[in-house]
Amino acid sequence: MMMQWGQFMSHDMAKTTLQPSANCKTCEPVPSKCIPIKISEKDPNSNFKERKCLKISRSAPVCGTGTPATPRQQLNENTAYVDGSMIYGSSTKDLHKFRDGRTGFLKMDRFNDMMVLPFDHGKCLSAQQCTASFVAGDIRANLFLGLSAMHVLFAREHNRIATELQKLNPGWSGDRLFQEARKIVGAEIQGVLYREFLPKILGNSFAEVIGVYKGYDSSVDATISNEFTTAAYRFGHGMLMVSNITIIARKIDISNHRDLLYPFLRQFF
Ligand code: HEM
Ligand SMILES: [Ca+2]
Repeated sequence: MMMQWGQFMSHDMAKTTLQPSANCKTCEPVPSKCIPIKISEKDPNSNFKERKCLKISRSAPVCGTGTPATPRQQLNENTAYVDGSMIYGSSTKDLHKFRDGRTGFLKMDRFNDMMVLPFDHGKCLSAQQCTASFVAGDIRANLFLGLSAMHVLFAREHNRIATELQKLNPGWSGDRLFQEARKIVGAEIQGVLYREFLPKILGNSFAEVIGVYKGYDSSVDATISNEFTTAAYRFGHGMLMVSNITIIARKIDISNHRDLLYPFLRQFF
């Protein structure tokens, strides 16, 4: 669950614009696009025996950067604030994809009598050619089963809160209901992040690096640093368990694999 919350949070804070990895076919660097990492013949990792390099595609540059006078910078497609943007999207232009018309509710589909995120019908051309893929505020919602579960959980939570608020405030417009419910969901996410996740991750240093909340400080630069997304916060990849990696690598339907299902369920429930 620590891993899963960490990934969910990374998708609230950042989505660096990528360049297509198909551009990087060889172990030779391609200026501005590919920056392969050479693998030494002496590398003890047996997975690297047959490989000469790791093919790395560079993040897309922000226009006008990458000159001697202006160092290259990356673009964050998501809002860096912890505001639930992986649920609601990072732009008002996209909101109609997730919000149910002008109501206070998020769009959801019914599947096997359960409310789940809306399915992306573009990925389901026929019963034979169908990839179940959810529509969410962050496109990576389908990257991993546990992550999709977090998205479903919080979309349901939004609609639960909106239902309660509607009962208490029958006069509220759809806009008011939506924004008030969103504000509460954002606060819940911040609460879990700062009261539960970060104290566990930072241990004794929590008090020093985060400390007691003293109110909003508009002078703090809330943008995400390249060092944080590219390196520091990817520490979470080391939290993946073997059973997670097997599910991802083999694209397995775990309901038919008890050996994978039980470790998976133990982690999440
Ligand atoms: C099922 C688990 C996970 C999978 C399959 C996964 C996969 C990926 C992939 C494919 C990328 C893009 C790689 C690239 O740009 O080269 C990525 C980026 C990243 N991941 Fe994960 N990840 C997982 C869990 C986590 C966790 C637990 C954390 C942190 C606690 C994390 C933090 C990040 C960060 C910060 C980035 C860079 C995001 C950006 O700049 O857009 N990931 N991950
Ligand atoms: Ca955000």
